[in-house]
Amino acid sequence: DKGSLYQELGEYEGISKLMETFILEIAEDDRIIHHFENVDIDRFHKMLTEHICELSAGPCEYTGKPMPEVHLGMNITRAEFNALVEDLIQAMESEQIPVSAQNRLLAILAAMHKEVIHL
Ligand code: HEM
Repeated sequence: DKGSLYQELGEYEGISKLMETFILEIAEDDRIIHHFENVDIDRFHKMLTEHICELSAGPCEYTGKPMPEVHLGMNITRAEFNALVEDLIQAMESEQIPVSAQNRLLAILAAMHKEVIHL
């Protein structure tokens, strides 16, 4: 698949909607919701959207904190990481993101696991 991942995710508007659906999935996930109790959801949504926009080679610059710094002290387990990935897959299915694009995004995020797990 040679299409731009950013295009396949529906550009900024599509990514913003996808992140909204993703956050609703997280909110219903008892395996990880405890990590998000004191989070500013509006900021979280904006930062996730910028981050995925930049990672998918869209015209955005992520303005949030570096990944290891954000997740430091959360002691996120591999199981919790996998739970979050499942929630993202569910959100991508709901938003009808093509499977090829799903897999490209998941590959990018999987490669970042050392920046968020067991910190
Ligand atoms: C590759 C995987 C992940 C990526 C790319 C990612 C990305 C991000 C981004 C971009 C932010 C916003 C940072 C900011 O506000 O400056 C964030 C915040 C956060 N992430 Fe992750 N994350 C990942 C995995 C996880 C996992 C597995 C958990 C927990 C199960 C988690 C929990 C959180 C929490 C609780 C915040 C909010 C921190 C705060 O506002 O104080 N993240 N993440």
